[in-house]
Amino acid sequence: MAIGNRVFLKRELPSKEIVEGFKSIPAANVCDCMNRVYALNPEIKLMSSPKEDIVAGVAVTVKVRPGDNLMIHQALEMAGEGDIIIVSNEGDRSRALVGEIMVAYAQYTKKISGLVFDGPIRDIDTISKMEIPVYATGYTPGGPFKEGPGEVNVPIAIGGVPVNPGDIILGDKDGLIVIPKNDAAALLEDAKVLSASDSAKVKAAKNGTSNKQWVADTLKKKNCEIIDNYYRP
Ligand SMILES: O=C([O-])CC(=O)C(=O)O
Ligand SMILES: [Mg+2]
Repeated sequence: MAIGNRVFLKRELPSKEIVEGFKSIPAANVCDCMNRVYALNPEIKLMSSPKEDIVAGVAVTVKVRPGDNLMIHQALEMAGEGDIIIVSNEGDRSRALVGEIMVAYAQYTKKISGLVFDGPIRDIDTISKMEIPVYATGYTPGGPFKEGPGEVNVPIAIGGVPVNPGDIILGDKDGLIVIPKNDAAALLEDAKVLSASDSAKVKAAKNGTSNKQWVADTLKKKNCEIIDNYYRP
């Protein structure tokens, strides 16, 4: 049985226009349109220095044996421009999953759009200055094994969120969200509307025209007691 040790070469892909459409919308705005779920745990942080503020790409999913990068090497062979390799590592934090050699290969040889790791990386001095977006939980000199088993392009879990091959990964300095590919088209339209409304609220916050009536309304609805007195221990 090959479960746990197999590579699917094919993924169903979202349309390129939809992926492009997300590149102008902050991840927070899109996340709000998914009822504020589908954001990866903030332990997974931006480690490099991308030129663009927002990265969007299509998931090549990888499930590694904790601390082993054989299947990441395989995914690097399969991925290209527009793809984001996203790696589940069963919570291991003891070994770097990649370093500068692999990240340079991803950026320069394969032109991959991003790398996301549920675990540490190494050679951070170099990677922190590179343009390919790299997200990880931290760094350590401890290196990975290269033995397998593992899987490519199967459903994975990372940062508390499920990811299927072909889902859209959207990230910025805040972190990452996962956009289920079958919901992406409708979500993009909602996100454009929310993003415009968010920008209007920022403008109002700057020029003193914010409407905060909803705060009093919500407290009333929640039966919160408002006490015109001091708190006395
Ligand atoms: O040795 C490894 O597997 C990872 C590494 O440091 C590199 O890619 O530079
Ligand atoms: Mg290295």
